[in-house]
Amino acid sequence: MPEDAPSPPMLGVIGGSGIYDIEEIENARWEWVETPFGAPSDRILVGDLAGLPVAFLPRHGRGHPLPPNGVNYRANIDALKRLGVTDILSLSAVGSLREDLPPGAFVVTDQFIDRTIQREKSFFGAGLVAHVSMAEPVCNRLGDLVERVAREEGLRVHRGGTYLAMEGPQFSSRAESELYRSWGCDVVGMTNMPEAKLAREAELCYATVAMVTDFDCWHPDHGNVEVEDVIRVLQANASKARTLVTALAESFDHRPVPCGQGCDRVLDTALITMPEARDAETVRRLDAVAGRVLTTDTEET
Ligand SMILES: CSC[C@H]1O[C@H](OP(=O)(O)O)[C@H](O)[C@@H]1O
Ligand SMILES: Nc1ncnc2[nH]cnc12
Repeated sequence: MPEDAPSPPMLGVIGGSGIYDIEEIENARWEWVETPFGAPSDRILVGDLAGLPVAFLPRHGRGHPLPPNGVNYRANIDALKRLGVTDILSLSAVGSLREDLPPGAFVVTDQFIDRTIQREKSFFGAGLVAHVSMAEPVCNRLGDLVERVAREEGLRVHRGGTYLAMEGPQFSSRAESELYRSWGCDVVGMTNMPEAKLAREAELCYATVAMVTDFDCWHPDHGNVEVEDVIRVLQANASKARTLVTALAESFDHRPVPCGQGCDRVLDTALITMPEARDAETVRRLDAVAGRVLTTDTEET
């Protein structure tokens, strides 16, 4: 393969609350992946779907032992990248902040507001500083494909919407819920940040299907969100989500290459630390995430 050729496609799926397995994956094996950032949420289910290599990671671990603020997002993204994943589809439960997004709605979000406070948000830092753009935090190539295959499968999806990522694990107060609504946010969840930021740093295309499970706590005609409501709605929608993932895998080879938005090349312009000022250990930890742009420098040190 020429040095600049895009990596062969591999779809990563991060399953959120209520999605701990994808039974349709063939030749499936749960693989443990070591990372320089610690342990991922669980083993990763690697196999094929409609002939496409895929990797599935349950975000909260099988059986849901991890809270949203206890997920090692860096390890998860590093592990998927290490396995060869090029694109990540996040399947996430969310609360709705809009009357016209009732439980059962699927939203392919296109913006995020990050209100999380206690999480590692970057692979980079002292010894190697990088600034990637998050102006368009979702990959439109992947989002377009998700929207198209969902419609072809007869699923109703809303394209676009702002996902407010809160720290959790408690649900919002009514004042917070109203605040997010006044900001024009569409859905609220606890996990897609810093996940989307880290995917961008790792040059992975990232899109989310936000699956509405409740009206949070702002709606006068609906009760406050409870975990059992979330799980009940998700179970009712799990087969739709799996249909979507299979259809996505079937169409995956037809997506434009390379990514028109440049998700797969963001590090070409993001590193600011001069090669001579880089910390060798930091550079080594970034072998999977940034190896494409660091290989030469590392070899020289
Ligand atoms: C069980 S409800 C709250 C929980 O569900 C969402 O997680 P995920 O995005 O992984 O589906 C939400 O963000 C919270 O973590
Ligand atoms: N209302 C809500 N707030 C935050 N995360 C959620 N996940 C599902 N429903 C949610």
